[in-house]
Amino acid sequence: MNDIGLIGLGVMGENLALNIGRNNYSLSVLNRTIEKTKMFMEQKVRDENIMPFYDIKSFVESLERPRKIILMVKSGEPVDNLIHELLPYLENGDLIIDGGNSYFKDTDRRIEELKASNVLYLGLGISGGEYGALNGPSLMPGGLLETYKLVEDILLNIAAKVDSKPCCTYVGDDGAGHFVKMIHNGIEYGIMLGISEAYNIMRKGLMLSSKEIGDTFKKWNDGELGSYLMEISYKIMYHEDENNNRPLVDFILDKAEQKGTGKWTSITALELGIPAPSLTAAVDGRLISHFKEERIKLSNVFEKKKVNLSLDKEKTIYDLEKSLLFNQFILFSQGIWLINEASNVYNYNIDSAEVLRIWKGGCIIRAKMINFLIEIINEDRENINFLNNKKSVDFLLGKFNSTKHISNIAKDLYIPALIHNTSMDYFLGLIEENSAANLMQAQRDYFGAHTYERVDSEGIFHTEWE
Ligand SMILES: NC(=O)C1=CN([C@@H]2O[C@H](COP(=O)(O)OP(=O)(O)OC[C@H]3O[C@@H](n4cnc5c(N)ncnc54)[C@H](OP(=O)(O)O)[C@@H]3O)[C@@H](O)[C@H]2O)C=CC1
Ligand SMILES: O=C(CO)[C@H](O)[C@H](O)COP(=O)(O)O
Repeated sequence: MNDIGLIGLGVMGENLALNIGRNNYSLSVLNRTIEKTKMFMEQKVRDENIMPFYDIKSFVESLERPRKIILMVKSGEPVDNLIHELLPYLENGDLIIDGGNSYFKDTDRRIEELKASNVLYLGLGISGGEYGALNGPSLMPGGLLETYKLVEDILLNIAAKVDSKPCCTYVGDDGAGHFVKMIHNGIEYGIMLGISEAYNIMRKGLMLSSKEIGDTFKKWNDGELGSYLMEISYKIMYHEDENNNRPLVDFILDKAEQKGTGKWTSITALELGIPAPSLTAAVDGRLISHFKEERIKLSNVFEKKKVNLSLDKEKTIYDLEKSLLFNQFILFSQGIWLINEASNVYNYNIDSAEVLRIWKGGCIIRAKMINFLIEIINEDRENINFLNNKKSVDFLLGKFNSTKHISNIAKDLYIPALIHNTSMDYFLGLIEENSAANLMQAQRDYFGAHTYERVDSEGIFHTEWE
């Protein structure tokens, strides 16, 4: 009998299976396409105690009770179909763990639906890509605490370690794990767009080569901006196309794809009524990039009046670094605010400092800045928006002029800086004592008798404006 089963031998599944095997657990594996299972066994499995199966019944029967089955398949319908296929063979107390990027509301629903069959369910957010899955990912499990306890030792063993602590923690009830993974991906989209905007300014404004941009990214990665995404960005800049020995990045079509987690983050922010414009801008940035044909047409229609830009290279690079720190800070603050709000609204009981701790290693958004963020959160555990803190405001103000400079350069170059501009406006919005929303309230009252409040007396008012 094997300790655990895993279904779905794609990029993540096969690496996670090897990781589990290398941690001395015995494992049964199954994949829809049989050929893939055979190739995995022949080409990847060495000394690990991994057994292949080709039908659900014998796969389930090979597992120690209570059975623990990890699904590592495409999110959405495939997960529901697999649960449906597994159910006839499962017994009271068996456990399904969904390790894919499932929508947290689907996880809430599945946990509820499976109660009728006494089958347990854990929504497990996993981050780290294929390297992380193999060598130690960041793990975000959510569901009943008792359910988590059944697999805690396996998860702690396979997770990445930072300061000898596993990057895995019980996140909270129901779909809390998948909620947190969704927010992780929203932040991921934002950091990626920010770095891409810096790249654009360096190549189009400073006329730097990919190698020079790589050198700059590498330098930043050694400093305050150190992060996994910065690290892979400099490595990408150095990577040459084997066909022509030129930077491969120059030959990659500029249309960004997405699988949906960033979009869900924005939708959720709107549903919760929490502002997260930078996270949404990151999705919009990808969407705009997708309209390549329109962009080509429009780029010839509008005259881009040349501004004589004589950029100070050193100063611009300095400002770019500061502006990326500004953006990254804002992105994390919007994500954590959403996590804190969801924790209250959905009763997930999430500890956001602990979430940040498990994002310190293994995951795609690991960044040096996270230690500082944890420090700020720990100053006031009741504060759901950590931007509302003197250290945060001081940090952002210290980078504001640099961000403004970068935003202006982008406009002079006629190139977008969506994340830079949005993050700056978000910050300006939050530090503005008297906003212009008084006019909007008056407009609403004018056309729809929606009423308004006054600054000089209590109560609800309406005016006959005509
Ligand atoms: N790639 C990444 O960096 C990360 C991915 N994830 C998430 O992990 C999950 C797996 O991703 P990844 O390994 O990259 O995906 P892949 O595309 O590499 O593999 C997809 C897997 O899902 C299986 N599958 C797809 N549709 C069905 C179906 N209808 N029934 C049964 N099996 C099906 C495939 O089987 P078959 O071989 O038969 O096609 C394959 O095993 C996804 O939810 C993804 O979002 C999470 C973190 C990081
Ligand atoms: O979860 C991930 C990383 O954390 C996956 O790589 C995911 O596919 C990334 O999202 P997208 O495909 O939308 O860029």
